[in-house]
Amino acid sequence: MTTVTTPKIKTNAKKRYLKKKKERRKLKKAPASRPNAKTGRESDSEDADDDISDAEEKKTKESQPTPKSSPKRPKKKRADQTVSEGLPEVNVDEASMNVDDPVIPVSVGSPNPPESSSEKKPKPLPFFPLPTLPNAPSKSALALQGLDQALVNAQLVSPSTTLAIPTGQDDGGTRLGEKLRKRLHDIGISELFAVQTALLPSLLPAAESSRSLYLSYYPPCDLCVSAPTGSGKTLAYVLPIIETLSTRVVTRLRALIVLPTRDLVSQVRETFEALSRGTGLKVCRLVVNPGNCINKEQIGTATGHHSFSHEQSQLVNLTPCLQGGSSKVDILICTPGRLIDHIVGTPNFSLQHLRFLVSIYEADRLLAQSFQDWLAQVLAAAQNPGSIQGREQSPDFKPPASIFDTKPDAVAPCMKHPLDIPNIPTCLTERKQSSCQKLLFSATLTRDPGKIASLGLRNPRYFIVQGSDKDTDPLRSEVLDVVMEKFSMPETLSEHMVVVESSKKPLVFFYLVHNRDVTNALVFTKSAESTSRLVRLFEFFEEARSDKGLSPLVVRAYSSDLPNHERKAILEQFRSKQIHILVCSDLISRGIDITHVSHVVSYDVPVDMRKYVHRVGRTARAGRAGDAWTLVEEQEVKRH
Ligand SMILES: Nc1ncnc2c1ncn2[C@@H]1O[C@H](COP(=O)(O)OP(=O)(O)OP(=O)(O)O)[C@@H](O)[C@H]1O
Repeated sequence: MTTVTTPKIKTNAKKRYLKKKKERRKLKKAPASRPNAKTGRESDSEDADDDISDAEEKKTKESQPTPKSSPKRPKKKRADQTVSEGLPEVNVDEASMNVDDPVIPVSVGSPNPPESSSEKKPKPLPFFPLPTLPNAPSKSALALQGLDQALVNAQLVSPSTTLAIPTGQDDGGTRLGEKLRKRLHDIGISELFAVQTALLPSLLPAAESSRSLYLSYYPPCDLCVSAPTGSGKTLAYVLPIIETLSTRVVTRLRALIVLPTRDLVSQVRETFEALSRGTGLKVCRLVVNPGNCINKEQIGTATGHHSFSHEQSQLVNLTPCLQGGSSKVDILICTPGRLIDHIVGTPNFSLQHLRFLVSIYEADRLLAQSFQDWLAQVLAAAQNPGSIQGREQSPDFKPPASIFDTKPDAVAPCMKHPLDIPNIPTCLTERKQSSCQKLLFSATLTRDPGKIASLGLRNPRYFIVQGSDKDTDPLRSEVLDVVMEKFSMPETLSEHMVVVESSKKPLVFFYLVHNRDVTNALVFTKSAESTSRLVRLFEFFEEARSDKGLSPLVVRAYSSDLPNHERKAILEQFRSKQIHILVCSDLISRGIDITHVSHVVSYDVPVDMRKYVHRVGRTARAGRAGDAWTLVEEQEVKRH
């Protein structure tokens, strides 16, 4: 019978054979040890060797694939003994070469005892195809994955788009009333910028019914707008709000503008003041300085400047508890923290009549700041309390108890339950939705799907004002730029970078100011401490110059260390050009609009691209030219 053994098995057999041979030689030399009477074995030591051989053999067998139909093997120990006793002294090589030798297959207990020549070949292992790497998707395809389809289909707007504002009866496509257009001309605005041209038709539909203050059955869609700094985003929401609200009869809180800083609140309030004058809004006292009637428009600001009780009395009638709440203002411009205070703690303060919720400018920053989960609280307060109770909210979210206290108003249909039993749903209540339209503006719009989802946008539409020369790109590169956070800069901005040794930064800055005419400048540092140090150093330099008869430049620090009134005064002096250089931290890097700023210097590099975009955006606004200088330390260059 021919058998086939694996080379490894042969080697083991060889080893055992050699061992036995050696022992036999020993026995020949020394007197033979008596075999065990009972077992017939030669000695204990031989037994031990046999055990080792068995263990080796067992290992070998385990490493071999055992076929399913493997026949029962003979008992190995006995077979081994038989083999070792009966083996002639032959050359090992001969034994291993002679496949006909019956000894070897028996001794190793071959795992595949062959039965016929056709079964000699081992069963082939199943074949699996080699793994291959799929082609990597392109960067753009990856960037667009999982995005809101509305963002992918964003409306692209060329920055060069403008629309003339006529003064006659014909609105020229602006959708603005005659009075408002006249008011715009009065303040020197004769055409709409790109972002305004794109947004006004969406926010002021031609059909009068779509401009209604209550659209519970056909609620308006929300808008997200990405446009460069200084491109006129403020007017893009101020104009439609004034135009829409000017039709209202009863004063209710209908527009809420949430801003990250007090300075921005003041700035936006001024824009509302300037444009709402003469539009027929009801006469009311403005909340700026207590007891001081500045104008007669109904615009409130809640920023924490005044005592809380003072703000409350300016915003609402505190008693008695009124159906639908109460409001002395139509438009509220505020910071998030103070807003939550009023939602929670001011009786009769209600958002159920809200028509516009604007989270402007720094939507990304506002969303980044938790502010007691302000957005969720505001959205909850603008909805029917019944619908909030029934809905699944995040486990951390607790709607303010006050919104359940406020009684719904018959003129806010989404709030009013026809049966006056809020917990019993009816088909009528299900269909009605809040009329609040959310408007989100930023130069650095977030692409974070989680953050966008947290806004609870309703059928959102995106507008992107960016790079007109890319219109023909099939990949919609403007959308990609937003998605991949490649922010667009104003076209009139010139950017410069100076690489310096850190010890020479003050000198280089001093050189720029006097040799590159860097005045009317905002200089950004990394901290309040760094701000005051640079100002002191600069004043020291200027003193030295004045000793030589040269008129010194006025440099001031603007930081969070200063009290509010001082900050306001400094900003006013800078606006009126009494201060030539304002050194500040990132406190005023966002949204502040000072027309004569011709230079922005990043004395310390900003920590991220968003900060850079907002910093340099303080110049080159509204089509004016501007320069941005960034001083980069040598080690910072290496790092990037
Ligand atoms: N249609 C217009 N015609 C002339 N000037 C305009 C027009 N629209 C806006 N401006 C002016 O452009 C400047 C910048 O406007 P705005 O502050 O709204 O920009 P922005 O896009 O909000 O900038 P940022 O993102 O930095 O806040 C302001 O001084 C504003 O008065």
